[in-house]
Amino acid sequence: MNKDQVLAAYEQAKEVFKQQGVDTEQALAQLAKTPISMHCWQGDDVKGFEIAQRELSGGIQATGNYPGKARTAVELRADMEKAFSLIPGAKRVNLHAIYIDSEEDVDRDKIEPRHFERWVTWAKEQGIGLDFNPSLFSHEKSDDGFTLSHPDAEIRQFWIDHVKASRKVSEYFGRELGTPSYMNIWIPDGMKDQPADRLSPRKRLQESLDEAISEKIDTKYHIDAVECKLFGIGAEAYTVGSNEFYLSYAATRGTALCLDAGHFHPTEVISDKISTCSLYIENMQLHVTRPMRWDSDHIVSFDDETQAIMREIVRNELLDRMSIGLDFFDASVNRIAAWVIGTRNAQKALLKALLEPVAKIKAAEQEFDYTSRLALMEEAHSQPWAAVWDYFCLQQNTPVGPDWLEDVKAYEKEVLAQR
Ligand SMILES: C[C@H](O)[C@H](O)[C@@H](O)C(=O)CO
Ligand SMILES: [Mn+2]
Repeated sequence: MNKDQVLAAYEQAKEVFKQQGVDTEQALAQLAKTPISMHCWQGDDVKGFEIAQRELSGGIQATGNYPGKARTAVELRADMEKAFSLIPGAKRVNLHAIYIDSEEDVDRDKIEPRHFERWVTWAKEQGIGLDFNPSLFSHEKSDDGFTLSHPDAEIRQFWIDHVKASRKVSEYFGRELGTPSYMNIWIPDGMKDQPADRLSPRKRLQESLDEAISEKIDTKYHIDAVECKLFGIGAEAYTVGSNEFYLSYAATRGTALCLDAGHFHPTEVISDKISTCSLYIENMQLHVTRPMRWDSDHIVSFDDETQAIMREIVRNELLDRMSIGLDFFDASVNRIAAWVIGTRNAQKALLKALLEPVAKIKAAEQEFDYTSRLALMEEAHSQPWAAVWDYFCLQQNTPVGPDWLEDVKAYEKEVLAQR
């Protein structure tokens, strides 16, 4: 589509939405200022840049061997910049501790803000915020399948110290970049087969977390989050940090809760959990991802659940309390395309939600007019929201429609193929 076609289609769409009481300009302004936190680990299959390179562990897997993955922080940043140029709107970057950018061979419990200085310099250049994660996997001290809940106090202490050190890095991000860093704690702890004792590891996890987050840090700079999970590879029978565990933990300790769309039973959806959590938890973080039969971390698709998640956030006016992040790692396709597809899909779903005639739909429900409620919800799917999306891409100087693919192919030829 050329520029004139995009503009003409937008003007028509604007009128259509106006007739329903929906202001497209307002929706676009909201979309433009809502950042999506792009996870760095899609760019190198969750490998990281520690000097001591280790295999990915913790029950997560990046399958595929598409050529051109980032081998250094410099390459990863260049790849993300390429992706940014093809994604409209505000972005953030979510880093894991294993993405340390330093010549020093530093173990996890010894990381310091200075080891992440280059990331901060880059984030300032890009005008983006950073989020952070301690990495409690891919390490010999997690090989028993336990970290913060390990029966050995020394191993537990190592991981407690890693979380403490990570909070300092996260606080540093927030101070330097003027926007709080969400620091998400995910641990792989669990058991392959039925445990004899489900309680003790959970008690140890509770104590470890309490110690790890005991130092008060201003939420202007840093927000702790905890991520629950149902199962992982090798932890099929029991996960220490279950949903009930972390929901209760976040509610009683005042941390944020991270909901990952792949971390529940296959028919259970996080879109239905957001409203409940909002009653007990101030801040929430999302890991938008696409589970396929299991926690497979496929690239985010414009599917029913992604749309339902965004509708829940918008209908309940939760955008200000929400950090929308992504979590997938697909090594079978061009990794930059993966970011572009997944992030644009999350944004499309958010825009579509912002263009819903929410007030009318809610009014119908309040009057028990479920016929109108269903009719309005269903008609919203075929309203010309895509014309508004195209206009947004144009407005933000990013490619409209699938035009971004050519850019990715050219980058693949010129840059990725040389790696
Ligand atoms: C690398 C991530 O932190 C990891 O994917 C975690 O968030 C998760 O979802 C594990 O299943
Ligand atoms: Mn996750």
